[in-house]
Amino acid sequence: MAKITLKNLRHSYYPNPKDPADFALKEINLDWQDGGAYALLGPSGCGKSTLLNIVSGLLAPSDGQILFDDQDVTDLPPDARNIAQVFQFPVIYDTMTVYDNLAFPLRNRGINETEVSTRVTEIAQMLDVNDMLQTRAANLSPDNKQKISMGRGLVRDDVNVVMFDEPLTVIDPHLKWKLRSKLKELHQRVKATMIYVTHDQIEALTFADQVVVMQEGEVVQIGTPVELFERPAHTFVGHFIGSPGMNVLPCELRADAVYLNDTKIEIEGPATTTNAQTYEIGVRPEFVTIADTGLAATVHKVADIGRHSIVEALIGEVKVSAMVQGDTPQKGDQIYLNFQQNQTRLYGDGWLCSTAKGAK
Ligand SMILES: Nc1ncnc2c1ncn2[C@@H]1O[C@H](COP(=O)(O)OP(=O)(O)OP(=O)(O)O)[C@@H](O)[C@H]1O
Repeated sequence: MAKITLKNLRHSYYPNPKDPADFALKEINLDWQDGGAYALLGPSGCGKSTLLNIVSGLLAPSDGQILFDDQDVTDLPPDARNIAQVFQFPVIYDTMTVYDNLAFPLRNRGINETEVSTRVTEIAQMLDVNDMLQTRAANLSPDNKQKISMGRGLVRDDVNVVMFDEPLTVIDPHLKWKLRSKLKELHQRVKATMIYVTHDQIEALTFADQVVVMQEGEVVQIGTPVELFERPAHTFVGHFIGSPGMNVLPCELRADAVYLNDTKIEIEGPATTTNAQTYEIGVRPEFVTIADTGLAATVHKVADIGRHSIVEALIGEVKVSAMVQGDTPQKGDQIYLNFQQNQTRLYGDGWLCSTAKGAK
């Protein structure tokens, strides 16, 4: 397995790109450590597949380098990069048995049959497919076909990286959670460098130790699931991760403090406010409470989602969501909202610019 480094990577599908919008990848610099579990998370069109294809060698970047263990592989073709890839749809041979499908990548490398048998049995056990080893792949359900596809990606222990491209797309929703946790368990046992590409925050946060969040061809934050939830570096991350996402509220910066609709808002700590054009407050619905005093608001909508309700209220014209347990107000009620100060942050032009009290 290898450490993977992306250096000043840019890519445009146009022959003569001029402005930043012409680049599908704007400027990517990152390190994926040997043996780490990473997710590449972002909405459709943010550049995930482009990045994956550049790492696997299917696409040559317009600029920059890809290094595996500090060796430049930018000009190497896919088959010289020693990568295993699991795609959205199962890639297996229908006419072969499950055993032969799993054995294929090993036999292809000239591995002897004793070793093949050991590895196939091991992977089959990890994936709970031992009882299907002699079944012809054509007779498997789509879920099991994808499991075998994953097994083919994981069966070799000499690859530099295993890449998953939205691998749970074809899996039935009720089986998804099973395979998600299975993949996490597999990573802990196999200890391979794994990159998991998805637009689904739950898949990314369950699988990865570190999540790379992308937006419009740029990496906006790399962090653990907890870091992304607790300290989004950008309003996009705050809004994209969480259900519902972080409230992003336009505010005004006056000499002494931050104001929302003429009401002073206490934020987590000091802010670096230099030359941003627009400022916003970011606070997650989990940290907005209904109280006896505070920001005056009118209830706009209430959604009961089981253990709690999401109350959407209007402060003037600004919409704020609060996650409420217990008694909930009704549409049209006048209420007061409080923001938990240590979870209320300031963003300038989208980027986090406040720091927690006492933080260096
Ligand atoms: N072959 C291509 N030619 C021109 N533009 C392309 C090509 N492939 C992708 N793009 C553009 O590059 C940008 C990034 O696309 P990419 O497929 O990498 O995003 P993605 O995050 O993987 O999205 P999805 O999840 O929908 O595949 C998009 O604006 C897309 O329209």
